[in-house]
Amino acid sequence: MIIGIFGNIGSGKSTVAKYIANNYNFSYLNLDEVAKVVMSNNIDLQYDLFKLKQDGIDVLDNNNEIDHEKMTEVIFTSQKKNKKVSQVIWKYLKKEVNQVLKILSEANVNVVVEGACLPSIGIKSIDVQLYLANPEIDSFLYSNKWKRKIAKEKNKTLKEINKVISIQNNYNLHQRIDYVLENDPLTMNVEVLNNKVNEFMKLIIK
Ligand SMILES: CC(C)(COP(=O)(O)OP(=O)(O)OC[C@H]1O[C@@H](n2cnc3c(N)ncnc32)[C@H](O)[C@@H]1O)[C@@H](O)C(=O)NCCC(=O)NCCS
Ligand SMILES: Nc1ncnc2c1ncn2[C@@H]1O[C@H](COP(=O)(O)OP(=O)(O)OP(=O)(O)O)[C@@H](O)[C@H]1O
Repeated sequence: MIIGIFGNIGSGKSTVAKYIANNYNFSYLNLDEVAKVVMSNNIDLQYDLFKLKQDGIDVLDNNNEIDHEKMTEVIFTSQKKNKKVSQVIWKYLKKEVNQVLKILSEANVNVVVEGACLPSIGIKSIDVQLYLANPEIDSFLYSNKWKRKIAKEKNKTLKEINKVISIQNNYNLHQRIDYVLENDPLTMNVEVLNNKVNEFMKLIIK
């Protein structure tokens, strides 16, 4: 079985996915981590990113390697530029994830895969897609208390966090959701969250 978890930055995806991996014998796959590997050694991806310079999007350094600072600036500030760069990266990310999932499923290994943009990457083999809803993060009506904590943890500004949330909200509109797990960190501690995960797992594992 493959469980996919998506939700905005800092919504609690890793917390939930690691709990499932550790308590239900699932392998854990984090799209941010896979993306790092894909971006670190792929000449075709580098060339595709180089071509984006024609559109005024520059994420490469003088050696045409990915420049983390430039990438952060593009991903966290502009919806339009984010989309162009993401589409290029996600093509390669999808290929890699599909390969890994194929090998694991052939070996009968259960997998929990998580990523903020998981549904947009288009991985068809996911059996159950869970949306992690975190009102402190998803909605702009709430206080900035939690977002400030996440910003600090990730060494980002509150402005960058807000921008990436609005970009991710756009990506995640109208995506397939099989189950919504609400995680409000100001009213629920991790133990309460884990109990909700147990309820979800009871439903999907027969
Ligand atoms: C923008 C980068 C340099 C920021 O790195 P950094 O270590 O500072 O932050 P981190 O990777 O933890 O990302 C922070 C949050 O932004 C999200 N995020 C990352 N890339 C994107 C993207 N293209 N679009 C929307 N959200 C994104 C992450 O999923 C996470 O929720 C890095 O995330 C990156 O290279 N992203 C491009 C690859 C990608 O699309 N990965 C996401 C797979 S879901
Ligand atoms: N219910 C909760 N109670 C207390 N802390 C929580 C709760 N849920 C998540 N957290 C904390 O919030 C932070 C963000 O959670 P986590 O890293 O799981 O989010 P994420 O969705 O994986 O983030 P990213 O998109 O950046 O990968 C972590 O410090 C985590 O321990």
